[in-house]
Amino acid sequence: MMREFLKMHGLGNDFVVIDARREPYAPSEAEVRAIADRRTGVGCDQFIVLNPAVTPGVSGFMRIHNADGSEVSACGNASRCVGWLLMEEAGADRARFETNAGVLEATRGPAGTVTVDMGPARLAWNEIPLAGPADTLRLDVEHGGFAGPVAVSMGNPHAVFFVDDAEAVPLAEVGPALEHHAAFPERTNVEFATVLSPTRIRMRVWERGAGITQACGSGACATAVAAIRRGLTARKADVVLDGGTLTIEWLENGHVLMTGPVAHSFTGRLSAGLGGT
Ligand SMILES: N[C@@H](CCC[C@H](N)C(=O)O)C(=O)O
Repeated sequence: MMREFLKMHGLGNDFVVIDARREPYAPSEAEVRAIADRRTGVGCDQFIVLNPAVTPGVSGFMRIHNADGSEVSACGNASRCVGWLLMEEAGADRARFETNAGVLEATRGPAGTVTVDMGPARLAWNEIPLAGPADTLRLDVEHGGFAGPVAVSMGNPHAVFFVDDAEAVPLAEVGPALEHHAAFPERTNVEFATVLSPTRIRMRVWERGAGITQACGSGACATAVAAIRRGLTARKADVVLDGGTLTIEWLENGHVLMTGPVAHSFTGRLSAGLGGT
């Protein structure tokens, strides 16, 4: 197999992106793991395949695979990257594309940034999903001294812990157990957040299927929504991640807007062994 790919990233959360709109490509879990491997493959947090659109009026169907091979329904940083690619391709300031979670719309933001309407935040226990009925504003989940996260779905599950000092959280120690906690039948992404002001949040992430990443767009959306639900911030706030800052706004109609940068690092080819050249 020889396929051209783009290496892109949003705030250091990096992707291998394949355009499969003309030539189909459905990777197996093992192929994704081989491509994502940073020692022997190209290396990435998520592997993105842009397929032909299913819904009329949209430009493509984005399928998202975590580094561990699992397929998921949302990725905020990759949505900005794919939105930017589609806008560039069409010479337009707006692009619509779909994911397993629904149709998303990207627009050009200030200073080369991209804004994506990530759709509605989902807050009901069965939309996260959780193992059973629960108050998503304060879950009965505890591990390693951290307790009571807010659960939010942005098309993918998030558990947001508010802490005094996000920098001090031993992410690599507590992340795996929380990702696999029995409360989350589909596992979860885990965020630790410190509210710095009503318009600024510091957040670090342990991503389901990828571990610690520099940034998680859907996690930033979930964190802002969780902070607003707890009455901690305004409806628009900057979320400061290890890789940089995203601006998140939770609209009155329930949709979440995410604005941030996009970067294109290089183009390569996947060789038969799925390493890059
Ligand atoms: N990095 C992403 C999220 C990717 C998917 C996530 N790990 C999951 O399993 O749901 C983002 O920017 O949102």
